[in-house]
Amino acid sequence: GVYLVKQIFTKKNPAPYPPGPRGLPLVGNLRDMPHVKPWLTFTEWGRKYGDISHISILGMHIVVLNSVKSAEEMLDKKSSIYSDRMVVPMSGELMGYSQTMGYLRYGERFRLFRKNCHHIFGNRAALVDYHPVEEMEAHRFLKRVLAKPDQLQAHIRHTASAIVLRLCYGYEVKEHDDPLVNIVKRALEQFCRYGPFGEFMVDFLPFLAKVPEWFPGAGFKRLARECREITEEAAATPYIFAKDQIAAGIAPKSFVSDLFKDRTLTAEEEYVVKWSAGSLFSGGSDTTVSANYSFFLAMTLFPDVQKKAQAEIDAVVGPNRLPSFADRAFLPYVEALTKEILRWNAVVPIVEHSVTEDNIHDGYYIPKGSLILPNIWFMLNDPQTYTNPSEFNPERFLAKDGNEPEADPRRACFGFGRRLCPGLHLADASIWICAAMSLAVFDVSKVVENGVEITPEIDPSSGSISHPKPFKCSIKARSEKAFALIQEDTVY
Ligand code: HEM
Repeated sequence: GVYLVKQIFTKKNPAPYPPGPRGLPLVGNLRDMPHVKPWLTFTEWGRKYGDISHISILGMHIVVLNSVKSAEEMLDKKSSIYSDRMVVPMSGELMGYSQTMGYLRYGERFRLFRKNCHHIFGNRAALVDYHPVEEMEAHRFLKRVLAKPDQLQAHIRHTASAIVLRLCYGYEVKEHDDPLVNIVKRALEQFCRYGPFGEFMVDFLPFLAKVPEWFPGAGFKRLARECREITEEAAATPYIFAKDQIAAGIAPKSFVSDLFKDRTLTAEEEYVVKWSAGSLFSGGSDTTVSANYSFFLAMTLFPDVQKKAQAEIDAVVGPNRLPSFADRAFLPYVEALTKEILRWNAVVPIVEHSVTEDNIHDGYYIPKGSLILPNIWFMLNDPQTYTNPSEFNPERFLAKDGNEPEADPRRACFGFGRRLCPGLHLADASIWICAAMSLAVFDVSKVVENGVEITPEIDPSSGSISHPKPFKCSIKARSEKAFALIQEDTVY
């Protein structure tokens, strides 16, 4: 009887769902969904069920992709239907992040955001204008590290904020206690803490968003309002700064000043400029921090790699100046090292797309609204693509003894289709210049405490942006000449 009723009320699927762990009636795979380092569980599913696996939770379909090929076939080739994002009631709607590009639903406003970014930061050539800023900020970073080497992570963070604030708004940060750096920090902290889907019941029961703040149990509404004030402030304050500078005719070249060039914007255009700048600024603040920190981790752990890279820089650049972007094409080992940083530590291990139409993919039924989760971590650690994936080995990217170089990680680490990271060229440039300049003047090594050498642990954090576990290392100027180079006041 129950079977018959089920048959009558269940629409027949046009094809089977992709394979995956069996769920329970009603709640589905609620208990199978991993919360800590989900990429490891997803990797297991890949082993068991193949490149495309599926679970469902309370009627929501989730599809996990475990190969670059499956992600490209679905998210790149069918990008017109696989580029949406899921609505996240707490962090998106209530805390205000739905105004940023990462959360925007696929549609007209999204296309305008992307167009702006593409126009200003869309290719390596467009970024050439910003190279002097990148070089100047990387040099300031060296000075900070030399002065206080034990505060490496804080310097990396400060530098990343300085670069995005300068590039997006033409804003020069102060060395200490900069009000905008502080706002970025608060906005990022609240995002990391409350941002992920499912932290609050309202994510599963969206009607709760309408409950008034005074209602018993509605504390999340007050929290959301306070967070929203910070989100709005973080987008508005630097934007107003840039506008004032433009009005006064003293704005340097930046993302905002380029979009304002010789024209008055409509209210909608202003909204788009303000929030697309805010999106770049939030998307670019924490990600490169993780990548640059993992560069220092790798240099601490793998002294041979460091020595090879330094030898290349010494031979090509010499001891009398710092490396610059003009040297990039002549430093193949440092280039390979930059790729290995992006591969070895997956900064964004998993992303989330959503599909806007029912689709049959590879013989499987992918219903409209399904969440698609490409397991980028595994794509960068797949032993079929990368020999000994846990090893930090830039040489894998250099053609040697007739062997082809291994696949460029940038095919996977920046995401897919129409959602591909719009900051990828900027990220790539920031990582390269930080690595090249640091290698030129510093020796990074393990610290010795009470006669014992401390080997940092490799244990990246869980979360949507994964960071290396905080570690100690020793950073010293390589020579007196290097010391002097760092101290120099270069004009960029
Ligand atoms: C190592 C550095 C970085 C990595 C690994 C990275 C990776 C990613 C990934 C995987 C996505 C999601 C793509 C998808 O959904 O398929 C993304 C989106 C995004 N990234 Fe990055 N990113 C980095 C740096 C940056 C920088 C420097 C900026 C800004 C200047 C930036 C701005 C953004 C924005 C605005 C989005 C949302 C795009 C959208 O939803 O359409 N990212 N990034």
